[in-house]
Amino acid sequence: MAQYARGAAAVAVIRLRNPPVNALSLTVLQALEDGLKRADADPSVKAVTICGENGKFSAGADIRVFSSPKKQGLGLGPIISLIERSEKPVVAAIEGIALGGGLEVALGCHYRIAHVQARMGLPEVTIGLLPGAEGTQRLPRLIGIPAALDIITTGRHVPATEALKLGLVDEVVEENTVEAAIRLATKLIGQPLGHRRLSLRPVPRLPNMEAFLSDALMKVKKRAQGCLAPELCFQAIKAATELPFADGVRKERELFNILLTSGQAKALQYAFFAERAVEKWTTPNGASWKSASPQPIRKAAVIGLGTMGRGIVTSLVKAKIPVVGLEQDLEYLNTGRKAVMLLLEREAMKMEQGAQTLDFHNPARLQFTVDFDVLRDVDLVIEAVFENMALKKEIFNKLSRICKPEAFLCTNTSALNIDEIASVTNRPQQVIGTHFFSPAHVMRLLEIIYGRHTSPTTIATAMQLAKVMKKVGVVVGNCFGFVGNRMMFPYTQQAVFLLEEGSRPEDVDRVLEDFGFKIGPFRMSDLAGLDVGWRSRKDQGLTGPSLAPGTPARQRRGYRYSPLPDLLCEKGRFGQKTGKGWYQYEKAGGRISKPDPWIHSFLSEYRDTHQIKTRFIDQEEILERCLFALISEGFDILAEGIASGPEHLDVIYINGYGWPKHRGGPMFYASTVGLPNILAKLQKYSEMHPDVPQLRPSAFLKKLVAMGNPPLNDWMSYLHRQSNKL
Ligand SMILES: CCCCCC/C=C/CC(=O)SCCNC(=O)CCNC(=O)[C@H](O)C(C)(C)COP(=O)(O)OP(=O)(O)OC[C@H]1O[C@@H](n2cnc3c(N)ncnc32)[C@H](O)[C@@H]1OP(=O)(O)O
Repeated sequence: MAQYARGAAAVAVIRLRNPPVNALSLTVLQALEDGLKRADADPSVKAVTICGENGKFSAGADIRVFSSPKKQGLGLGPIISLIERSEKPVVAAIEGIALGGGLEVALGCHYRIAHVQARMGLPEVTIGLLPGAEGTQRLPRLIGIPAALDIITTGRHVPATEALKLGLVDEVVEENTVEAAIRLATKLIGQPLGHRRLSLRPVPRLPNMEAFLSDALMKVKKRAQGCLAPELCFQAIKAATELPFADGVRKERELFNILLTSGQAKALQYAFFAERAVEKWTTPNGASWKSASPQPIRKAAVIGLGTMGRGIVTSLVKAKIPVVGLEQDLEYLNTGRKAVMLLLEREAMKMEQGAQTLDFHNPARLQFTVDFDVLRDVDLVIEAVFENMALKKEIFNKLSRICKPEAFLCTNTSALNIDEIASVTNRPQQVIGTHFFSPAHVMRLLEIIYGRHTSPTTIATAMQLAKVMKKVGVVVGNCFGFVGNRMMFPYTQQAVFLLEEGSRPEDVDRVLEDFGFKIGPFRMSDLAGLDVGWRSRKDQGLTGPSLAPGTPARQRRGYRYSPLPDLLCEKGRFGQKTGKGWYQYEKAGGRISKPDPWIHSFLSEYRDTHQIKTRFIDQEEILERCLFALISEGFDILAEGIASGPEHLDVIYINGYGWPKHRGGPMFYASTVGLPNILAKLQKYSEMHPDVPQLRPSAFLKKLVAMGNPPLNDWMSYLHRQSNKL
């Protein structure tokens, strides 16, 4: 709702009220309209101030409304016109946030005052929409086309000081913003308002408008990677340069409706809520975010300053947590220290552009050592040495002797058993897996893996750490590869099998990149380094000296196996780092991949050697085999209780594995394809490849289909229900 009151003798104050972020629901809109009409009708009211309850102007439309049946009557535009037409001056008092429809309300006001800490933006593009309450037509008239294009097509939040420079607000204050707005409103009484009505202003012209727009469109499309909203935002802003205000608004509405009914908007809105849902973690034994309290982390340590450790140290420094970096000897320490300082200098430069500073030269904030004793007083350690169980156990045993009893011990691993690592410590309840993604100071995902003995406090502390580091923490159970890598395995396995059967790396990559992945599986493997998987397969006895003599080349433990990646490694083709992998690169360390004729002839020789019949494999089969195998593994993970809901898997894939956000994550995507369709395709591929267990549909998937293909939100409630159709 919105509260109507008197702020000063002649000023009415309309306060938007809908905790926690004053989202604009239909009720809020109705109350806003009522308040405006009341102020208009009252002759003793000479001016109006609009503000938000609890120091927040408004986060915009209540996103849930867009998927409700009542969405037809979304009439914010007419209310904003009502504000603008008012003969009494209306001043917006912006505190906290003014986003989306919230900022559009402020744009309808005649003046805008913001608190110095406020942030403004039109983030509709991030939930698959465009500003649909005349914002695409008013903002360019206020701040010009280039700035409006930037703000609307990126959805970024603009700090108050920048907003002032852009002309988005008239004044920035450090004091009580509502009082400042009431004072301004009082001063404005009786002043002419015509020039303050944005709909009546022309869009500022650029000397080279056409060239500017065509260049801007190219950039927007490139960034969008298949997402529709940025381009439609662009079209709406372009309309502002070509059409009178009212026609521009009609065009905006038309484009808004296209997006509103698109699957992409649904997927992006699902992703918005999924990211927030995973913060409310639970485990199968009843531990939960509700009852567990995080412990403060005043000082942390990172062991191992390789690629991962460097990124983790950088993230901790950025989060203002004092940190000690530890290496095994002075040579490694100096290399690691230099690399960390370089990363931090780059981060500091980026932050300076946003008027922020990063303090990392102070030894109280960042320290390097080879001495484990320095870790005596830290509250939390993140071990980030390479993936070797014996080494990790040795370190954890040492840590458990040196660190104070209440210190938490985290292992950065992508697959190893947390319980086995915890078993060598004197505090298994304080041991937890923290799987960072590379580069760790950039990637948002943090998989947080609890072991059999991990306490709820430890989980809550790791989740809090993720939040402080501005990462998305997702709590998952302990199994080989956890969630992300476990689901990735059948996906990359199918990709390699497709090569055996007739595809080329560039064919497979193209299909998955066209689907929206930032990078296909073979380009990804070249980037990460083929030697990483090779080492793991050797450890598992799948290849290398420990492989039993006489093992068939293309079979392991009775199932199909492809030795192709091992063969490439044996030839020194590790990917980008060696200049050759599934592709060729301009040099070792090069980044531009080119299809490699050597690989093509290597593949055909390989197929001849193993007498594999080649065939043309179409895009549909490439996509389905890779994605559906991954999805089926996801259903197994849910059934085993490794993750507490499909949102967890989706948030992991969007934030850690380059899954296109506008497709909502693998499990959401499965729900849009339809579980019966996925099941039927998996059954078909599984019949074609009986020696590939990863193509056999998950029992949970089968159960959900048998139970009538319920909506995604209900899946978990079917886990323990009996089905007599199976
Ligand atoms: C009937 C209306 C018709 C209007 C028609 C005109 C069309 C307008 C288009 C729009 O306005 S679309 C919406 C644009 N706004 C956004 O995209 C903002 C989204 N929110 C955020 O970015 C952040 O939540 C925040 C506002 C910056 C706050 O971040 P913070 O980290 O402090 O808290 P959160 O955990 O993210 O959020 C707290 C809580 O609030 C819920 N929430 C936030 N924003 C919205 C919203 N716009 N609609 C509904 N719910 C919202 C969020 O889900 C959290 O809820 P929880 O239950 O506590 O998890």
